[in-house]
Amino acid sequence: MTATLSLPAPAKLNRMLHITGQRADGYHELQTLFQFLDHGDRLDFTLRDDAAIHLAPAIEGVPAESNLIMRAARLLSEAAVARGQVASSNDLPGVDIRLKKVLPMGGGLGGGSSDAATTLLALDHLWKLELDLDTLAELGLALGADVPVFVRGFSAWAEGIGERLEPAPLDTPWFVVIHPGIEVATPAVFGHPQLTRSSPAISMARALQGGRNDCEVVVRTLYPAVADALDWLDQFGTARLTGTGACVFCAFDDARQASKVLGRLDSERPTWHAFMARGCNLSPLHAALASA
Ligand SMILES: C[C@@](CO)(OP(=O)(O)O)[C@H](O)COP(=O)(O)OP(=O)(O)OC[C@H]1O[C@@H](n2ccc(N)nc2=O)[C@H](O)[C@@H]1O
Ligand SMILES: Nc1ncnc2c1ncn2[C@@H]1O[C@H](COP(=O)(O)OP(=O)(O)O)[C@@H](O)[C@H]1O
Repeated sequence: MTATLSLPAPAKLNRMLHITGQRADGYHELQTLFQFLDHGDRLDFTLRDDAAIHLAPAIEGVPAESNLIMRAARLLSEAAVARGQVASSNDLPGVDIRLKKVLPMGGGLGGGSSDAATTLLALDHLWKLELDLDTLAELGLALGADVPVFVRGFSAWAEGIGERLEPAPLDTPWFVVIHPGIEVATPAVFGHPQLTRSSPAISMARALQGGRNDCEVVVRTLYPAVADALDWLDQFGTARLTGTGACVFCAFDDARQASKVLGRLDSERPTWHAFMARGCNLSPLHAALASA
C-alpha cells in the first residue's frame, strides 16, 4: 500500500513591517511580526517506486523547475548527497506531489515560501533524513527570505531580511483578508525611490503594541486597487497591508464580527476575493507533522 502524507502550507501575515536599512547587496533590512493563518495551500506527497519527482497540477506561468516546491525538493536531495547520507539523488525514493493551490500568488501571504517549507519538512520526514530545523531553515533561506519562518513554525519577531527569528507572543484574533485582484511586484516596491528605508529600530515589545507597514505608502501610490481595499476595510478597524501586498487585512475579536464584514463585501465589492481565518502562533504545518 502506498502511503500519502497530506500537509498544509499555511499563509502568513506581516502584522507590522518596518524597513530599517538597506544592505550593500541591495536587500532591505526589516523588522516584522510574522503570524500564521489557519488557511492556506495543501500538498500531498506519495512515494514512488522510482527516483522521479513529479508535481501536479502545474501553476500557470510558473515552469515546473522554477516552482518553489520542485526547487525545495531538489535542494534537499542535493543536501542529502553533500552530507553523505546517500551517494546520489537517485538513491532517494521519488515522489508524486499534488498541490491544492488556494493562496493568491504575489499576495504577500507567502504562499510560495510556505509550499517550499512544507516540501522541505515533508521530504525530510519521508526520506528519513532527520535534518534539524536550523539546517532546514538555512536551506530554505536560499529559496526565499520568508521560507525560514515557515520551517521553524512559530509566530516570530524577525530581523535582518527575515532570517533572525525570535518567538513572538501575538494575540490570535480572527482576520478578514482581502485580495483586490491584482499582483504586486515585490521588486517594484523595494526599488521605489520614495520607499521609507530608515525607520528607527524598535524592540519586539514595542512592536507588539502596534506598528505600521512601511511599504504601504508606495504600494498605495503604485496600486490604486490596494488603496481602495485598505480604505474600505479601515471602516471596521485598522487595515494593514501584508508584506508588499497585494492582500490587506483587519483583525476582529470574534468570528461573528469577521463574518459580518465578509457579508458586506459580497454586496459592496463582489469582484474582490476575500476570506476569514484565525491567527495562530504554532504553524498548522507543525501541528499536522506532530501527529504524522
Ligand atoms: C516583503 C516580504 C515580508 O515578509 O514579503 P512578501 O510580500 O514577499 O510576502 C518578504 O521579506 C519578501 O521576501 P521574498 O519573498 O523572499 O522576496 P523576493 O520576492 O525574493 O524579492 C524580490 C526582490 O525584492 C527585493 N527585496 C526583497 C526582500 C528584502 N528584504 N529586501 C529587498 O530588497 C530584492 O530586490 C529582491 O530581489
Ligand atoms: N509554489 C509556488 N506558489 C506560488 N508562487 C510560486 C510558487 N513557486 C514559485 N512561485 C513564484 O513566486 C512568486 C511569489 O509568490 P508568493 O509566495 O505566492 O507571493 P508573496 O511572496 O507575495 O507572498 C509567484 O509570483 C511565482 O512566480
